[in-house]
Amino acid sequence: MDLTELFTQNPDGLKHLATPALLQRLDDICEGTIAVDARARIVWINKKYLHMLGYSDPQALLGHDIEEFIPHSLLRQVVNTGEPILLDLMAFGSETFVVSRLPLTDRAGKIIGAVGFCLYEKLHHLKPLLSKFSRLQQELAETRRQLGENRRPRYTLASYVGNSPASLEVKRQARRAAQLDTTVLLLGETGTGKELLAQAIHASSDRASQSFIAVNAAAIPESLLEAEFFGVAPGAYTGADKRGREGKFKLAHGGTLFLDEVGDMPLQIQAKLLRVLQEQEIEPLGANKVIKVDVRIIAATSIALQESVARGRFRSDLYYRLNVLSITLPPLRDRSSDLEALCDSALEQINERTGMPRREITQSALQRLAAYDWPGNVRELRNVLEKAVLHSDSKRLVAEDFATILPQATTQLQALAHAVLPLSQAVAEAERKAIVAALRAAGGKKTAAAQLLGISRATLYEKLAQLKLQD
Ligand SMILES: Nc1ncnc2c1ncn2[C@@H]1O[C@H](COP(=O)(O)OP(=O)(O)OP(=O)(O)O)[C@@H](O)[C@H]1O
Repeated sequence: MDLTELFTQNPDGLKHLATPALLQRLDDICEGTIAVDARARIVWINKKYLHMLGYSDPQALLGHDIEEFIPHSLLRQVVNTGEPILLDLMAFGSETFVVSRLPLTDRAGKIIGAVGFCLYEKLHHLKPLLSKFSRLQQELAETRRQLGENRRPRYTLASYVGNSPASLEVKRQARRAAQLDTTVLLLGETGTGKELLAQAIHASSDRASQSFIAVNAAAIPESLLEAEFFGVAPGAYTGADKRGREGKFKLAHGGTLFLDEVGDMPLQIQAKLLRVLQEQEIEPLGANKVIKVDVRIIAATSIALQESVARGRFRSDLYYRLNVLSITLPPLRDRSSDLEALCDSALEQINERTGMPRREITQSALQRLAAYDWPGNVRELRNVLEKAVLHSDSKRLVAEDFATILPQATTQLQALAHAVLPLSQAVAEAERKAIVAALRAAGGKKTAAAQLLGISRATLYEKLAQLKLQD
């Protein structure tokens, strides 16, 4: 009988003819076939699947819940909903399989189980897609790992170098702050190690295994600060932010949020921040709902907050909320006995980073450095040392190596000798001098320095980064 004859006599004949052929074919091409009953317990498994799962006797699996052996299986969902999942990708170890899942029904149409087929080897035309999928998954896992690493603090309390009485006191207070879960306020001029200490407190606290997230209120334009802090709900904006964005508070959930330059925060954001601190919840832009967050705040500022409060630039209620436990970091000029240890550790790091020979610092150089007043504190010291290393070939750095590098050491004659410079270099040098002078005049306070220079805080930050006055 040929097919035309079969269909003419019995239109349902195709089903009867095709079903066994289809099942036989599926069994041949499938890497694995598995069936479950109405309670998603394994009732049958073919040899290939058994082998893939590392078993030789099906009895070990039969009657057990499917998830005991295939944790991400969706067969229970198929049984519960009666809906097939015709095409899906399932990761299995380092391989990815194409999976089809079908419900099984009795004659009355009642769901009595489900069957799943895994296809891999025979699907040559899908191979490029599958390898791309596996590669993207690996990349995602690697990116997540790196992101986690970036959110881990780089510093511990041992990173805060210095054994002067002032430094020992800072470390004692930081150790105490790490044991308590309260808000901490770090006060000190620029470059005195506030961020380093914030990371070190986090790393020694019970939150150490969670994220440390830093936000610099002065470096972010006012219009973006709110989104940066509290996030944006999906669909709140069109364009780049259409999919929504997590705010720093959410990212720091369970961990620590470091609010750098908190004194530069606009009043409107101060009010919102105060609410978050009081309620421990945030409202992403456009979300119309609040999310609970558990975040420890470490705030830092290089400006005199009390003065800002008096001038009405900083909310007093927020100031009291932040100022639960404050630590004042001493400027470098007040702890010159730490200079040697700071130079040693910085030179060690320069050597590691650049691969250049390790330099030593001599007593004459230390005396020269101690005479300078370091408006940029340890950050400036590190930059000065790096320049000295680049300019000198000798193994030991002496006072003269700093003569042209330290601003005060530039005599008029030396200045004339250096007067003819390419214009871009001369402009950069003039900018650098103006900025260093402004920072010194403002006692290291960036907002005040920016005002003196007649530029915005954001521009000052850009220039500091360009001129490598900041790391
Ligand atoms: N006591 C210290 N020991 C070792 N390194 C230090 C110390 N203090 C600061 N540094 C280094 O100086 C640089 C500036 O430190 P940090 O960024 O923590 O300062 P900051 O007070 O937060 O500055 P800013 O107010 O400008 O943000 C960093 O490279 C940091 O590692």
